[in-house]
Amino acid sequence: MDHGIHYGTAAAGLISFLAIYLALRRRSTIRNIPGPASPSWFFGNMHQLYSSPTYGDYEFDWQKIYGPFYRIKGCFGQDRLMISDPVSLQYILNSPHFKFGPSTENAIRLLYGIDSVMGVNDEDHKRIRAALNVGFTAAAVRDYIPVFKKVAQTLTEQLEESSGKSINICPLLSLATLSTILYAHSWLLRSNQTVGEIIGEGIAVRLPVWLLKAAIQLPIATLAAIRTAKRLADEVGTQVLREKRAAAEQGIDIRTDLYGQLLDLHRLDKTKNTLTEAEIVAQTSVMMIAGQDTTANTLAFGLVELARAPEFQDKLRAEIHSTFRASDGSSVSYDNMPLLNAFIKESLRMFPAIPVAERIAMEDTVIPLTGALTTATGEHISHVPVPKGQIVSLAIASYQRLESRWGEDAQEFKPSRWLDGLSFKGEAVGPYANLLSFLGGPRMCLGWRFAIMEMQIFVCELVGKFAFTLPEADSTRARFAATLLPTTSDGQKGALICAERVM
Ligand code: HEM
Repeated sequence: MDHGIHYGTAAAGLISFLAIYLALRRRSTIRNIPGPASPSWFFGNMHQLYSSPTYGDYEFDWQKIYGPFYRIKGCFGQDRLMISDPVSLQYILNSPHFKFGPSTENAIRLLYGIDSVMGVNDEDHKRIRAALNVGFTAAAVRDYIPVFKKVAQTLTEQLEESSGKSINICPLLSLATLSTILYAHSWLLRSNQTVGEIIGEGIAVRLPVWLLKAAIQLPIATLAAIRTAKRLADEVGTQVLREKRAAAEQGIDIRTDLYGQLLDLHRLDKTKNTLTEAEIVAQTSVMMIAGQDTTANTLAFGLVELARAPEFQDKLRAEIHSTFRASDGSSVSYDNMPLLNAFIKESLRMFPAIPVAERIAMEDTVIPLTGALTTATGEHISHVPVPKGQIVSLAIASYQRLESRWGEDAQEFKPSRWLDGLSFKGEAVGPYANLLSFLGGPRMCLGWRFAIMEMQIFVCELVGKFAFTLPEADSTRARFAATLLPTTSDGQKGALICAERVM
């Protein structure tokens, strides 16, 4: 008898047994993490999460009950983890074991394309991101100041036309955040997550890529709007590049903006890690869409809050006037305006444009926690083993309302929290003010400095010149529709506000 074969079989059996045991253990740990009851096997808790009348109606209560790490149900009985624990979030954002989840991948594929910086992975991502970064360094962003100021002044002229009347500030801000053409199409996008889309997300996890690609061609209104937005962005990118190429051939310096710089680098040395012309065009939709409504909506929410807090608004206006008087025509140091920056940070904290982001574990892994949690079986754990394929939701909005981090008044819009020096507690996350609105890690928002500078200049222009009040029905609510949208009482995208010229 060959004992070698026996030992070999036994060892293989033992290894398989161990592998199955560990996989089951990982799954049962997830199942035993406490979380809210699921109202339906079909939708799980997804309706409550994505379609509540005001974003967070359920989520913020769940966080109070179950803490910063709990389990919810996705469609068809799937287990998902909702995570607002800063240590866990840091781990996931910086770990190579997590990638975009399936519904995020689909949205990126539809809206931005697989060749965009958001669509690519690993080395391609590093290369494209490094190339694009030229346009987003602190120095590069300072060069945009004249553009931001010019657009802000146009915004003033438009607001003046309806001085004293109740207006919807969203379209003006969206136009001002630089893309007139795309706005006209992107407002057609969802003003709320529909039942079909929620089921779609559940199904998408199980569909092959070729079928999803074919789905882009379906004649559905939302998809048609997305296709148009994407096509327009591609046309804009192609046109800009064509003009730059022609200018370069005539010996004109084209390095005055991001496209010119990227093209110039490619022309100088095609062998280096530069972007090809096709790759440059492929970035247009991300640049135009990712940076437009995110910034515009943060500002719209902020201005509504300012209208709700007249005293703070007066103080902010006084700071703007005195800073500009003191600057006497020389450049203003926006970062040295405490009330302005407290207001922007608080707007970003309370209204993160992407309130929840999805990731999927590519390998079995273990997520660390700040403290410990108690499972349904009474076990105390400080690390959560998760199996490959586990979907996790990065609960950005919940993180930004954690009482342990922001204080007992975390649910209130209160810019003064940034002035008393108490708001920074624990390990830093994100690139700005310990916030996760721009996320963190290798895929954090590329345009965060651009967005901050743009908001600083717009707020100085608008609040310096107008007093904002609320119309009789103060109806603005935050709802979820891929991003956090301000909506009016009838559920349409918009924020109603009155602006009266003060100087
Ligand atoms: C308040 C304004 C903004 C917010 C809150 C915001 C938020 C975000 C978030 C959360 C992500 C990561 C998404 C994910 O990984 O799931 C992201 C990515 C990105 N953002 Fe922003 N964004 C803003 C403005 C901008 C602007 C103005 C631009 C450019 C002009 C921009 C360009 C990008 C790009 C290119 C990425 C993809 C980065 C990558 O995948 O490496 N964003 N943004």
